[in-house]
Amino acid sequence: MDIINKELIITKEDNPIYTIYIENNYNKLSSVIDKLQLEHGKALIVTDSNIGIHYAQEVKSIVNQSIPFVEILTLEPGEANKNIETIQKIYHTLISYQFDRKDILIALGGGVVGDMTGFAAATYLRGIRFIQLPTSLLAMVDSSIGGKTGVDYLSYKNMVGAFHQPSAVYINLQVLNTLPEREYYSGFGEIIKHGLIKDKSYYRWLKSNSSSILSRENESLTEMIYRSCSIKKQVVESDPHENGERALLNFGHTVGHSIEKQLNFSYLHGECVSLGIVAAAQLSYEHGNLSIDELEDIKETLKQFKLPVCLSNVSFSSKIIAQTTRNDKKMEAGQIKFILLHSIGAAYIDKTITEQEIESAVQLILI
Ligand SMILES: NC(=O)c1ccc[n+]([C@@H]2O[C@H](COP(=O)([O-])OP(=O)(O)OC[C@H]3O[C@@H](n4cnc5c(N)ncnc54)[C@H](O)[C@@H]3O)[C@@H](O)[C@H]2O)c1
Ligand SMILES: O=C(O)C(=O)C[C@@H](O)[C@H](O)[C@H](O)COP(=O)(O)O
Ligand SMILES: [Zn+2]
Repeated sequence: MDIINKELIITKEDNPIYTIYIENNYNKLSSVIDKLQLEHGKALIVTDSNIGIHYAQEVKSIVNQSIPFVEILTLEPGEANKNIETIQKIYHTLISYQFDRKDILIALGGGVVGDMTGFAAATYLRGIRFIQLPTSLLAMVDSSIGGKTGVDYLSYKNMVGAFHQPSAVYINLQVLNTLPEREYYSGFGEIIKHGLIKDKSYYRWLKSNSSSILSRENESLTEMIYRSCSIKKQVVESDPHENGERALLNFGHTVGHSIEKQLNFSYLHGECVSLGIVAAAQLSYEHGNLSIDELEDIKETLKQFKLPVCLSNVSFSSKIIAQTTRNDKKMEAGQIKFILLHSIGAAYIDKTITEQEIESAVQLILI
């Protein structure tokens, strides 16, 4: 695939809302910020300590070419810090620097930093603008796009949040050089999900290019990120507030989020999505759509990309996982909305799956 244009424009009713830039450095960032016409505005770069140490100063000096006042707020890393207390720290910083509605937040980080910075931007002064500079693979292909922002609450995933679209998404592929292996693999939970729900040829392409992708070769990475972003773009444009089709992006998440909570976030988001995909694929097979060969193929592909397909020696039961799926956000009139596959590349919303059926599917992944 020859990718001539490495920009994707997210639209609403055919009007451009924001651009996703796929680059190999931050050289164009200043001109992207200039387009936002901040004039005498201020910028706060929100990052975490793992990322800030590598990139915060470089980003600050580039943003400074467009905006005279730029500060950095460095958060503790990890899902355990994705909570209201951290949002308060962001509010306090904004208040202390007297940020107003013309000013801007810049999320420099993975999905945790992006979701929280976006939520602070959605709520501070009833909404200010923000930019996403995703630094993890998962954030590049998924969390930086589409405007879902928020925090965990009482360890329930993303229980409090808002839809708030970024003003730009700027991906610099070079920052993946410092991303730890396990975090890199976690991104494939969402990437394989994209192929499974929408695009069989992309799924096949991922499988046949796994070695260059796993060794982070630039050409394969560029194509993969472009194709995943294109799938996410198409879904969020058609249904920005998850009234219908956007729910397909939740494939693997209903069980995945319950596992994430039960494991107290010791497994990464993409790893839990992988386990959730196995359970959802099993249910898709039992409901007569997905073939046994496809079910086995999905498990093999997840393993090929170093993701877990089962869990051993856990202290919780499949029953508790099935029960806690009811606390996620996918309920409608007391019935869970479960995402299943007709076949690889074709997902649908099923409202008939029972708690007992979920429990049995989860039982198969707890060994
Ligand atoms: N809003 C959405 O649509 C959406 C979609 C998918 C996931 N999410 C959320 O995203 C979060 C997961 O995101 P994640 O996987 O990016 O996790 P993360 O933000 O915790 O980042 C992963 C880890 O890698 C480190 N890191 C990130 N980039 C780095 C780099 N370039 N170099 C060195 N270290 C780096 C981080 O400090 C962190 O320790 C979850 O909270 C999930 O719920 C949101
Ligand atoms: O953008 C979406 O829509 C998604 O569902 C993407 C998911 O990968 C992401 O993890 C999302 O946060 C899960 O949905 P949620 O509504 O349960 O938070
Ligand atoms: Zn996800």
